[in-house]
Amino acid sequence: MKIFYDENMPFAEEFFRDFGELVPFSGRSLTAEQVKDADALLVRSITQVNEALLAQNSTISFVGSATIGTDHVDKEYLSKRGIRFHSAPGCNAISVAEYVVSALVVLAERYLIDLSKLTVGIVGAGNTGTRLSEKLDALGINYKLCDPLLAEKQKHPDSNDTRQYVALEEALTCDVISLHVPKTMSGEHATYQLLNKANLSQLTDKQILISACRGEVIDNDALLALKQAGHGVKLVLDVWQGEPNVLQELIAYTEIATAHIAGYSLEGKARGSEMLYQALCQHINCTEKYRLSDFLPDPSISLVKIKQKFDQIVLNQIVKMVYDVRRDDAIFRQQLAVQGFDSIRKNYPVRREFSALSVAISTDAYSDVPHRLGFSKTSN
Ligand SMILES: NC(=O)C1=CN([C@@H]2O[C@H](COP(=O)(O)OP(=O)(O)OC[C@H]3O[C@@H](n4cnc5c(N)ncnc54)[C@H](O)[C@@H]3O)[C@@H](O)[C@H]2O)C=CC1
Ligand SMILES: O=C(O)C(=O)[C@H](O)COP(=O)(O)O
Repeated sequence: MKIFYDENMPFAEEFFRDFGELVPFSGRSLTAEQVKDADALLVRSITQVNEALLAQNSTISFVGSATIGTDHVDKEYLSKRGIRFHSAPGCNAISVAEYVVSALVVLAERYLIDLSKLTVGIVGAGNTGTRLSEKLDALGINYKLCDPLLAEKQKHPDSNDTRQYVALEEALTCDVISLHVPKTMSGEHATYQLLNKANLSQLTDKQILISACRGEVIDNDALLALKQAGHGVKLVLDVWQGEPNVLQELIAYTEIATAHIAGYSLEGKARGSEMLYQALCQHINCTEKYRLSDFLPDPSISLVKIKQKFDQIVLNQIVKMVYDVRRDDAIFRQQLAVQGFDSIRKNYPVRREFSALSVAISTDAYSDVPHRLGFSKTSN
């Protein structure tokens, strides 16, 4: 079997080595000519998978995307051709939720915000929105969920979803707004420019707007015009309209700006590889031999002990010990013009999830917050 895989898929060689010939490719420049004899194609989000890419290929039976988002894949075309498609739902949802937590911790320190007094509007309550809500629960931070599609499904008599949903307008009044919707171009709840001149101009400088879903969900030109006119919403932007071509003037108006790396924990990216491995095993009816834990390296710091009462200062310390989003912000600001958007992403330094760090807590200062937030427990 000839498998083409994106060179940015961690552990692809390890997972797929028993399947036959493995051919790595660069995601943005893959051509129809290159993949004309592929049996399986494993991509990430920067490869457009469509008729133009696959029309010359008569051998392909499987396409996988090691990502949550699938807006780069023409699923209708694959289905018409009888090509099986798998993505990796939820693979890096924890990573994105931890990006948001790190951003909140950083901004809380910068503006002396008491996190427990905030309400977060989570727009899109799927895998990522839910992981974020669990972390906010752990931190005692209030939130409101906005997801009209889930709200509609909830009306079905078989639904066991008991969550409460609010309208977008209400979510947009929260202290923090965090966007976790897919990019959709049509339908009643299309997310293309869900945040536009009209609703962006209602936001105030007391609010924080976080976008780590898809750039096209916010009208970047409208946002820039508002910022230039002195509108103050605080911005945390991981994704940009028209990537890899970023509206560079907008960067100066952000609190935190990064190169679409919210989902780039090693675990998150590698879980995508593992999920495609499992799907391909099922597709060709073979037994799985490998698990992600076979390949993940030890983290650089594996254990900390908390000896004082757990509070926002200690939270700040342990979150930043694993992931300080200011590092990625600095790389983005300094390197975008030097190496470019794709290269920053390709050379992303290893980042681990909270679970890679075991947190011991002395008995007299015991708190369950770190473990509920995702840090591992230790028997020490
Ligand atoms: N920045 C990054 O590195 C990453 C970005 N993403 C993006 O985040 C998106 C969301 O990820 P997941 O939560 O895991 O996907 P998901 O598919 O589990 O959940 C998305 C939710 O959004 C809801 N939704 C759709 N249209 C909506 C609307 N108009 N208003 C409110 N809710 C709406 C859906 O009903 C669904 O519940 C992905 O589609 C992907 O584009 C995902 C991973 C990493
Ligand atoms: O999973 C998704 O959806 C994402 O947005 C990924 O983090 C995108 O990463 P690449 O596929 O562009 O490496």
